[in-house]
Amino acid sequence: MSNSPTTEVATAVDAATNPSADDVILECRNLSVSFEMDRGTSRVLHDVDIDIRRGEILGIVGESGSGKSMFASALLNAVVEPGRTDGTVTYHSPDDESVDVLELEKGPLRTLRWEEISMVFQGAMSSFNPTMDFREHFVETLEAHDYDVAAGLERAKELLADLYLDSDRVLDSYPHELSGGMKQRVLIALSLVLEPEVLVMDEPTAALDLLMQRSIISLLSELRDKYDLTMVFITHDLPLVTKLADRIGVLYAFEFAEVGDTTEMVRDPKHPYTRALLNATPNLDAPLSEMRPIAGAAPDPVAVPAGCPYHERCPMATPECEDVKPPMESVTKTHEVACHHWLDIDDEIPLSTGVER
Ligand SMILES: Nc1ncnc2c1ncn2[C@@H]1O[C@H](COP(=O)(O)OP(=O)(O)OP(=O)(O)O)[C@@H](O)[C@H]1O
Repeated sequence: MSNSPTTEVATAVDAATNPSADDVILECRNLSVSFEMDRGTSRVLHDVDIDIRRGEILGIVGESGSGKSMFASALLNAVVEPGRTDGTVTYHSPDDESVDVLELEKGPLRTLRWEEISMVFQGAMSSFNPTMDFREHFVETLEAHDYDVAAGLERAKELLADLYLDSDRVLDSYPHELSGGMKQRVLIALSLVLEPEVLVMDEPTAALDLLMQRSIISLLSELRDKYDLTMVFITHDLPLVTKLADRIGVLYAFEFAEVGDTTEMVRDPKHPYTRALLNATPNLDAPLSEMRPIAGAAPDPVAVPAGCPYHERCPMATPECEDVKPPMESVTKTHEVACHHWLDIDDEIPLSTGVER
């Protein structure tokens, strides 16, 4: 008997979600975040399964309020009280130790957060202390983690130079003396000074102009290659992330709607929401401001629709979509989608022509 499409899908999904352990650096299973509110339970991340591969740049895209920051916080067990994080996040260190990030006590968690998985939070640039020069910021971080300060400062200088900054001048400067783009680069250097394996960035370029955004994107790519880093880059700017990421995950209503290699996601997305995002983009080189809004509103985390969470906005929705939640299915070995109708999408929602892909 030949393989039924369902069997093929199941086999390919296994291959996509279970690569050999040494390829995977962070493994998320049923990762959920919820808040108890007066009007009910707010589920702001819902049963997310994803493997982050060693050395990759994973872009996470989604509209405002889709759960991107919650995903970043959950990865580092940093969800604020009274949020509740469930599921597992397993970190596989280079020396083959596995750590359950959500079970770590305060001390080891703090160590993991800077020394293994570092994070540049949204708006973190404003957290520089205005009364301290940047050298003091680096020294403070190195001392807090018992690192050799002299060696750490040498590494800081190298990182600043990698980011095309004049290291000595920058170390002697105060936050108000640098432009936004320069401060963002210092922040990236600071987050890498303790030699982490993974860098998680939440909207790191949102406050910068287009030229500076593009320049930081190409610097990040160079840093990944030089230091063998794994990066998670979170943004609502789909055109921007296509320039950087190896793989893109599209979050819709607090879970992944589609995950795949960037080329496949751009040339042949299979989820109606990803298609809507791409069709709303006049050109992948255009600034985000030129993107048209997508009709309809993002779901309320207290009342996510049953079935497919996108069905209320989806032009392809059928009664099945209202009742049955679509499972993640494999499109190729490097591309998965959660949609009942992905096989029909090429006819139903063609990609806009004229966009350079
Ligand atoms: N402390 C909190 N208590 C309750 N709900 C929260 C809290 N923080 C965030 N949320 C809710 O969680 C949901 C997901 O928020 P999140 O910040 O992850 O979205 P996002 O995709 O990062 O959006 P943006 O691009 O606007 O930053 C939103 O509905 C938000 O209102």
